[in-house]
Amino acid sequence: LPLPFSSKSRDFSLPNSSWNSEMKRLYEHYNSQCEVESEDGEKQKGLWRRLPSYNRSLKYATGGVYLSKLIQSKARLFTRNIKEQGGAAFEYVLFNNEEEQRCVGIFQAGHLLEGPPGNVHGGAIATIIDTVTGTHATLLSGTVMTANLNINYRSPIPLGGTVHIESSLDRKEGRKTFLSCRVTSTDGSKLHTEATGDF
Ligand SMILES: CCCCC/C=C\C/C=C\C/C=C\C/C=C\CCCC(=O)SCCNC(=O)CCNC(=O)[C@H](O)C(C)(C)COP(=O)(O)OP(=O)(O)OC[C@H]1O[C@@H](n2cnc3c(N)ncnc32)[C@H](O)[C@@H]1OP(=O)(O)O
Repeated sequence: LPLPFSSKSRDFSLPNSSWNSEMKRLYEHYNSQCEVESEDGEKQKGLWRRLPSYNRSLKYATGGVYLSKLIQSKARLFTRNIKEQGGAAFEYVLFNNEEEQRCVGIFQAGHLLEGPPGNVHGGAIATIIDTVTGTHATLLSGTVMTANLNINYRSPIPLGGTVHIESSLDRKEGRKTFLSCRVTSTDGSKLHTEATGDF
């Protein structure tokens, strides 16, 4: 894994009391298929791997001469920048399936992410799609930047609700990685958002 994933800071992608039952159920669904360690310490490889998540991606990055020490010390990852617990904004956890080149996000949208009344803001949806696909592209190709993100909003996401986000590899072309992403209801029956990204 890239360096940022091995940090020892607080891991924000573990279950907390703000998670609703759907969030917990899906977490368990994927977590139960992750690597397990038996009592004699033997590791059994799982199909999925949970990706820890911290509030800084590069805690000790210098950021170049233009970044002041104050900014460096206060910088926070956009999706993990709320001090209080309680599911106010982005609650999410990512699981990666290396073999099938798929990455899944389970996302519970808190009350601070309102756009249209009662529904999630399109920018927040774009943010979580960028997070899932950007992380997936990083795992597939090393350090990358989002060059293009194309989003079709198909049906609103209710505020407070949980959705399933899936990123899959379309193709690699030289140093470019192309991914597709679908945001659906947790049972997969309702399509909320579709996206493609170039990284
Ligand atoms: C994404 C992961 C971030 C990395 C994180 C690291 C570790 C992970 C740790 C924790 C994870 C935590 C968070 C991750 C979650 C979210 C991250 C959010 C990701 C972002 O939110 S990131 C910010 C938004 N992002 C930018 O701020 C990019 C600004 N931009 C640039 O930095 C340049 O623009 C760049 C680098 C994109 C290209 O620069 P360049 O110098 O390589 O460009 P060049 O012209 O050589 O193009 C080379 C080939 O790309 C094609 N190409 C270029 N631009 C294109 C476009 N827009 N659409 C389609 N194709 C395009 C050309 O057509 C050509 O194609 P060809 O080779 O076939 O001709």
